[in-house]
Amino acid sequence: MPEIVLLSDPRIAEVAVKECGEPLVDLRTLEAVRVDPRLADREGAFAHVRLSVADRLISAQTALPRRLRLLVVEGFRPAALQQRYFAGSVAAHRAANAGWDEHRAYLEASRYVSPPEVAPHVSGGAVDLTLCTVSGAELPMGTQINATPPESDEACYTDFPNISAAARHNRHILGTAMASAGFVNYPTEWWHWSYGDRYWAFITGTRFARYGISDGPSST
Ligand SMILES: C[C@@H](N)C(=O)N[C@H](C)C(=O)O
Ligand SMILES: [Zn+2]
Repeated sequence: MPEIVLLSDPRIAEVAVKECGEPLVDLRTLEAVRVDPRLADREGAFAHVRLSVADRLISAQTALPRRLRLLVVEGFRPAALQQRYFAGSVAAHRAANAGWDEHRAYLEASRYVSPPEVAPHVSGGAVDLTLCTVSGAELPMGTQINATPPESDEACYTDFPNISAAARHNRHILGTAMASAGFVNYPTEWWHWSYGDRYWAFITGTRFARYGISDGPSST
């Protein structure tokens, strides 16, 4: 597998942000993209992404075979929720690994959830998504969306070799469509793609990230 740059890598936090001020848009208002309600919150924040991210999702959908649809599970995530996810993951790693110090637990947690200070979902630039058929059946992808590295024996890593041929093929279809629309993948999660955030800027060699922390849909 190629080198994995984690979101906890200090080089990600060093990327400067030039906030472009793009609004968040509700993906549920778009014909082209399907939104799954499993992580829905009362305000519908989960279904929002920045305008250029929505445009790029439409491009990615267009690049897919006609029988397939993108199925978005989570876009924007409030900063307080990101804090809770990350702190919970660090605590779980420390509880399961008595010898680990805070730094080791911080690094391992960042394989699954981003440190809040660089979090892609909090910027409105990230989406967690999978593929489904026109009639709504989800395709096999090798793990459930949001499976952690320990619970999936690292099969959640995008390039993990020991998954079925069908899952490998489906990951390839998803990856090709998303990359063609300008997204970058977090290599420990086949379902996580982003555009315009710090991680995207670092991976693409773009000098500035376009999106800093967003206050959420109610403020746009
Ligand atoms: C928690 C998981 N679904 C996720 O979103 N992970 C990425 C790395 C994140 O927190 O941005
Ligand atoms: Zn994600």
